[in-house]
Amino acid sequence: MTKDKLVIATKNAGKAAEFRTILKPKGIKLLTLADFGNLPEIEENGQTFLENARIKAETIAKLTNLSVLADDSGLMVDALNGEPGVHSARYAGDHDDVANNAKLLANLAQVPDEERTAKFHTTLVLVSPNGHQLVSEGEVRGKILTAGRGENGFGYDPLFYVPELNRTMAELSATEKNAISHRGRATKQMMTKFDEWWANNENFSD
Ligand SMILES: O=P(O)(O)OP(=O)(O)OP(=O)(O)OC[C@H]1O[C@@H](n2cnc3c(O)ncnc32)[C@H](O)[C@@H]1O
Ligand SMILES: [Mg+2]
Repeated sequence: MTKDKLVIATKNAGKAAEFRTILKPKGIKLLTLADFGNLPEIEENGQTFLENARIKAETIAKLTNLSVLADDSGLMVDALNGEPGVHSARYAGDHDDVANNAKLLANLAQVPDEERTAKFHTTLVLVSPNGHQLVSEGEVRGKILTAGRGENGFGYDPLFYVPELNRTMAELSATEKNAISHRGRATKQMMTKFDEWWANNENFSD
């Protein structure tokens, strides 16, 4: 691998922006799928976050011959037995945040405040062109409100209340969200693993 160039295998502009902020101090040149012309649609048909992150990372590594970081993430609501989980992006059918949030609220309509606990989860997979892989995970716990609050972030952020900060994810600045989020935590863990790897190996791709 080139230590200085990394493809983030995402089409989600919100995720891409978060990775750019989190990884900025590393000084790595980041590319996303938007930087490549005609990549095929990737079918995320895994049963787990890990399977889906692997599918995305391996597919893009093969196509680009570059090192690739893929993120598969989602919202797991306790009262819904962990749903929408791996189906978070297309919970209401299409990849539509407004419709997904509306469906979530409808499914929780009868659920009292104290039972509206949930967590965000991220699994990250980093692959080098020759197939070396590192995996990391991150989570953050919170509660699902009965109406959205805040304009920042993306996806389910307006409905996800973080008790410690007394704000929703969408009411946090990018820096505040990254400091406590599933994605921020998973990325920090990944960078630690990567630095250990780098210290013990001449080259990620060797
Ligand atoms: O697969 P890529 O191209 O990376 O983009 P995606 O949006 O499809 O991403 P996922 O397949 O990982 O689906 C995760 C969904 O979970 C939700 N989600 C993940 N992280 C989130 C976050 O930080 N804030 C709010 N919602 C989030 C959101 O609805 C995402 O679309
Ligand atoms: Mg996806």
